[in-house]
Amino acid sequence: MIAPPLVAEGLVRHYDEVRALDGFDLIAQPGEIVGLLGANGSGKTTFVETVTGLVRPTAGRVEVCGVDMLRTPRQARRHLGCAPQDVAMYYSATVKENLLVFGGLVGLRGPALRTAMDEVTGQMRLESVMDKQVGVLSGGQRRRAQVATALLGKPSLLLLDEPTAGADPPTREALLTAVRARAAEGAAVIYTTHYLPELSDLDASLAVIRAGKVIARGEQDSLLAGLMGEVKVRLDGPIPDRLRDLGRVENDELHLPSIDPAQTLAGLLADGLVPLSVDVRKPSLDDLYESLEMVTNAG
Ligand SMILES: Nc1ncnc2c1ncn2[C@@H]1O[C@H](COP(=O)(O)OP(=O)(O)OP(=O)(O)O)[C@@H](O)[C@H]1O
Repeated sequence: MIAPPLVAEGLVRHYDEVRALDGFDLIAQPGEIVGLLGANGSGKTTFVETVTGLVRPTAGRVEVCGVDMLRTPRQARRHLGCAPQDVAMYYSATVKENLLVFGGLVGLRGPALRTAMDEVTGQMRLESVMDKQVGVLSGGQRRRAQVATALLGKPSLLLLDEPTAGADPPTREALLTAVRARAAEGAAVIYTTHYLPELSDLDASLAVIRAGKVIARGEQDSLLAGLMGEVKVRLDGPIPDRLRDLGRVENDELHLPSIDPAQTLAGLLADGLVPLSVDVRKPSLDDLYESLEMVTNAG
């Protein structure tokens, strides 16, 4: 059996009183994009840094493609590529020089290195900045260059920590396309973001992090099932009291929470109501996030 690209089990890392990781478990399979979601300070970056071997946990284990990161970090790192949140490149060197260095670090030489560089340069649209020093690049260009270094060796595990923070739409699109392509080739991708629509675009599975733990894990559909969406209607005429009681009225619009918004709308029409405008919203990742926040705050 082939080992999963990532197995993290029972990771613990405390900083004084702060439990940055507090029993963190996560497995990622080949071809899977895992969206790591969590509020600021929930432990996402500490997790990524633990997987890359930068942070040593006080308990737990990390295996990358079956290789133990804590015991044999050099071997384990051969299987992973990482674009950390803070750009980690040589600022006084050009993009090309950085790619040469990072390619060398993952064992690429000669024609193989040139082919890999050409590929990531195209994917990340870096052609026009190859001979510029990293220090003079814009924030978005720098992030693209950083992701390019992570893609170079076609690692089985790709860790991208908020890769699209501050990215303009073309950069974002280039990034998402490259991530999809790598997953289609069989890599597992761990992708942290605060921008939830990206995870829908990527059809990522989700791991929701809170206080150093994964509190919800699975496919988007199964995590969203049973959550409330909403039907918003403006009616031609007064809003019946029985409907007001089922939802709320805002600016003369009726907002009805619903597990199945399309069915709720069909019911309103079948009752003979005449809408002037309609907005049907299925449950979204925002709703999931909100519901988990409410459950964990209550607990
Ligand atoms: N080196 C450190 N020393 C002390 N505390 C730390 C250190 N690294 C992280 N922490 C703390 O651990 C917690 C988790 O931080 P982490 O950066 O992993 O969160 P995050 O989920 O990545 O946040 P964000 O979304 O803001 O990037 C925070 O409370 C942070 O202040």
